[in-house]
Amino acid sequence: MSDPIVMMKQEVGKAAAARVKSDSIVGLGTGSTTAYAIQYIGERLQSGDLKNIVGVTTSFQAEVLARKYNIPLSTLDVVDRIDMAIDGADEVDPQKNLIKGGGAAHTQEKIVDSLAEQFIVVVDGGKLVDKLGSTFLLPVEVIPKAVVPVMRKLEQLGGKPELRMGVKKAGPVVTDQGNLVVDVKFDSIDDPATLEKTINNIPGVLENGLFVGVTDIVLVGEVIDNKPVVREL
Ligand SMILES: O=C(CO)[C@H](O)[C@H](O)COP(=O)(O)O
Repeated sequence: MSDPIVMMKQEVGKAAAARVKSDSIVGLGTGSTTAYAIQYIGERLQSGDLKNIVGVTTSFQAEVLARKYNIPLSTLDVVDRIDMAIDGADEVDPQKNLIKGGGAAHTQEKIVDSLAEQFIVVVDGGKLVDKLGSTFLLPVEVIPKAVVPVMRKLEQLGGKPELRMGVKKAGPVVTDQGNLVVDVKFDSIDDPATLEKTINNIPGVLENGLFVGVTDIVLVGEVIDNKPVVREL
């Protein structure tokens, strides 16, 4: 049997891609789940089921994938709207607020996703939490010269910050904007809207991974009786 997580990601990516309409401008998110949505949008274009789509990407990874699947691309300084954005998340709470940034792409993701007329989040069932911060650290993109003072401020807010290090790289993860990522453990995120603004107010912070009040629809992939199913929140 295939890996259940992969099955869930594929199915939920396909379900989101099925909602894309012809003649629309689509925000293309980042991550392994959205990668399937990008693949299926490309396949629908190829088969003629979908016509006249323009993608606006949220990262280098999304751009590479969109080009691989021959999705025409544009940029935010050219398009006048984003009809729909599809993106993954690291945690989703019952109010559809999110933690994003596991792929260090949350800054561009927040710009594109929050501009979209409809923002669809694609996740596997393991991403649903009662309270944000329960399972995932909060990513904060910081300009390199400000890392130490920003980490001190994050500690004063009750967080435990750590600089994100590369896996196959000796040194820190560098974002598509050339900045660094600080991941912060908060014991409890009781008021995500206030924390989002407070952190973004620290000089040197570019953007944090709290997405509050941005999501319209969450598509959740689950495996029931060895079959992948998708439900909508
Ligand atoms: O926010 C993100 C990247 O910055 C991703 O959307 C998030 O990490 C989910 O990724 P995946 O679908 O691979 O679990």
